Amino acid sequence: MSTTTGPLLAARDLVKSHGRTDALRGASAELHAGEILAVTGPSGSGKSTLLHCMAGIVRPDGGSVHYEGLRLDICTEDRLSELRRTDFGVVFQFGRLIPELTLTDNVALPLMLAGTSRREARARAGEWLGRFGVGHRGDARPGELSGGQAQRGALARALVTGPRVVFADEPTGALDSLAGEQVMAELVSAARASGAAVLLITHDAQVAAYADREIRLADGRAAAMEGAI
Ligand SMILES: Nc1ncnc2c1ncn2[C@@H]1O[C@H](COP(=O)(O)OP(=O)(O)OP(=O)(O)O)[C@@H](O)[C@H]1O
Repeated sequence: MSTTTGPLLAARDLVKSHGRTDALRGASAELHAGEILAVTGPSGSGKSTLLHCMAGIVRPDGGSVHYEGLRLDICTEDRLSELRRTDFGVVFQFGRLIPELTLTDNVALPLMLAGTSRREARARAGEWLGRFGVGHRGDARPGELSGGQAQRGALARALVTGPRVVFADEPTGALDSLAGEQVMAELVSAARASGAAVLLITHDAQVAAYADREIRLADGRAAAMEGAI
């Protein structure tokens, strides 16, 4: 991946405390368009907090987050909500699908929130579920799905809007290693096909190996920058 152009998303010197805990103490990270970046590090090193700040879910106490020309850390809630609908997709460790909705409606929801009709949104949701091999489970509710099926649904929901950045926080953390490898391979191939960049948090070296580049956090700071892996 070329890094001659500027980063798509850049966090600089982030500081964030949760009460008395300093989760980030000057963490920096850059994500380039179309790049898959793994953020690794021990439990409690600040990985999720970094992702939340870079996705505009949490505001840092200090430092900056630039998304193209926009300062995410200081922009309005309305603008952040809009960006999360149009430019960003998010996948968490446990899919966090809405339990009352069918899988198809879960995946259709982000499109409907962006103004697509229900019929069109459900059709596109069905296509994405098919791409992830769970098209036959569209009428099921999340509680009826296996962990791998639910996580594939969460991937479809994150990608259905054509985001430029997918934030994935331990997306395979709740799966066994075989299902985890499959979901990771599917995430990477879907992101490559659509040109989305991925910020991937993991503590698993096998999962990190899917990334183009890795940064390692320790005690809320980038401990080491590694090149292509
Ligand atoms: N909402 C919160 N309230 C209080 N403390 C928090 C909160 N979120 C995170 N922390 C603390 O901040 C530090 C960094 O947490 P964070 O979840 O970012 O680390 P992590 O590297 O993602 O950890 P893990 O790999 O265990 O998920 C930890 O000490 C954690 O206990």
